[in-house]
Amino acid sequence: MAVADLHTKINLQYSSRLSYVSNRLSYSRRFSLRPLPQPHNSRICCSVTSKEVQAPVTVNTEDPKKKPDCYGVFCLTYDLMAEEETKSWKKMINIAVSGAAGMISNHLLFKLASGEVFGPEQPIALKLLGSERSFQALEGVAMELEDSLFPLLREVSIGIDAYEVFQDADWALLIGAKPRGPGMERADLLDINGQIFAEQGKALNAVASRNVKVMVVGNPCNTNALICLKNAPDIPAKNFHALTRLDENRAKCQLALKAGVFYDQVSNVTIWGNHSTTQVPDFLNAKINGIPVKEVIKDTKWLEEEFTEKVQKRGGVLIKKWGRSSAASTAVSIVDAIRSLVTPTPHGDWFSSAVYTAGNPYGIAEDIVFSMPCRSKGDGDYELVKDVIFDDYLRSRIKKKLNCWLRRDV
Ligand SMILES: NC(=O)C1=CN([C@@H]2O[C@H](COP(=O)(O)OP(=O)(O)OC[C@H]3O[C@@H](n4cnc5c(N)ncnc54)[C@H](OP(=O)(O)O)[C@@H]3O)[C@@H](O)[C@H]2O)C=CC1
Ligand SMILES: O=C([O-])CC(=O)C(=O)O
Repeated sequence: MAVADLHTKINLQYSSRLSYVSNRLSYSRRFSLRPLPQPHNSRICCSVTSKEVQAPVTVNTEDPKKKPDCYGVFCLTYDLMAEEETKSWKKMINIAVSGAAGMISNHLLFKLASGEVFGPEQPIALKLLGSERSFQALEGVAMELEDSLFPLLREVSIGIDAYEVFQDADWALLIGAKPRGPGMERADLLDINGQIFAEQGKALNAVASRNVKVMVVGNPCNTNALICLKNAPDIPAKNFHALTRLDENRAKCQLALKAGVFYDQVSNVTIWGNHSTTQVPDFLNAKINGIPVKEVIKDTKWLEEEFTEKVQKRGGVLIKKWGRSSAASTAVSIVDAIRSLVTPTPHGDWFSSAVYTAGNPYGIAEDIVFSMPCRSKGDGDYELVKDVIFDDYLRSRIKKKLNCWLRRDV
């Protein structure tokens, strides 16, 4: 095919692609086309304003150092002000995701892009962090995001340098880390994974938004979150979370099963401590249909032994069955965890997140990352819940299992 024909073909592909996207968003625009440069063993990246289509430029994909900071169709830029249907949209937010080519991300990214996490009026930019080994896979992820035609997904960029990918991040979802296999404890991963979070903490400190919210998922996530925040002294320690929402969801499921109710009837479930087998799922404060769990489930032995152990060991049991660690339900719980921070907490309820303990009202040791009950006004921030009760059992479990030094009796 002659070069000129090839250029025309590429141009048409992009034109039709644009009009398809335009139809979905009711754009009405005219584009003037410029001649295209020589294609050369490359993928195409182009830039569009409301007035013109800039010549798609060729990007050599063979040299990993010459990576573009946007991917494919996401290199197109739009004049949002000109778009009728986007007038109610909020300012775009940047969401950085590490381990973006991994199992959890493969579920999560599509939920983020669909609008189910940040809402239908929140355009987003996804900034995907991978490594040399995963770069091809990362391109595959970006291609699938392109092909999904999500209206709210305005930009996708991929990269292997945290200092580039975390630039101006409003959210950093730190998933990239080795998962455990059968027979391992999460703590066994610390030697391999800890260093990742030291480096990423430094990168966030250098280039992310000063109010970036950080969700650490890679295990052992409490310790990794602490490592990360210690390496990011210019970002408020309060902004760092380690994911224990999956444990809360698992606890709700088990309580609902035992009580014979649908799980949306279960509320006020706290996971205390670490995302590990030492965690304490709190059935004392939990409620079913607004009634304390202990009044609904009278089988105290089940609550103290079977329920507690089931929640603590659920991840390991799943690995034995699946041969790999939970990914889909983890992605769902990341969605839940973020939504709990960006929407007001229902009156009287709370959610669990492992956060920095400085100034906690429970007497938990300071200067660790520990899962506790939180409430949010929906502004991305949270406060610790004060109206929780402790009995001897709960107090002793927190003391014994977590081996954490309480300043005073809780
Ligand atoms: N907190 C929680 O509730 C949960 C946490 N997890 C944890 O989340 C993390 C990610 O899990 P998942 O997405 O299933 O894992 P995957 O193996 O599917 O993906 C992990 C990604 O991490 C990156 N990575 C960095 N260092 C390593 C390494 N040494 N070995 C392997 N991969 C590495 C890789 O990406 P790249 O090459 O791009 O760097 C890889 O794509 C794990 O640590 C897992 O234990 C899982 C479930 C629940
Ligand atoms: O068990 C694992 O290693 C993965 C994980 O954290 C979980 O499923 O809770």
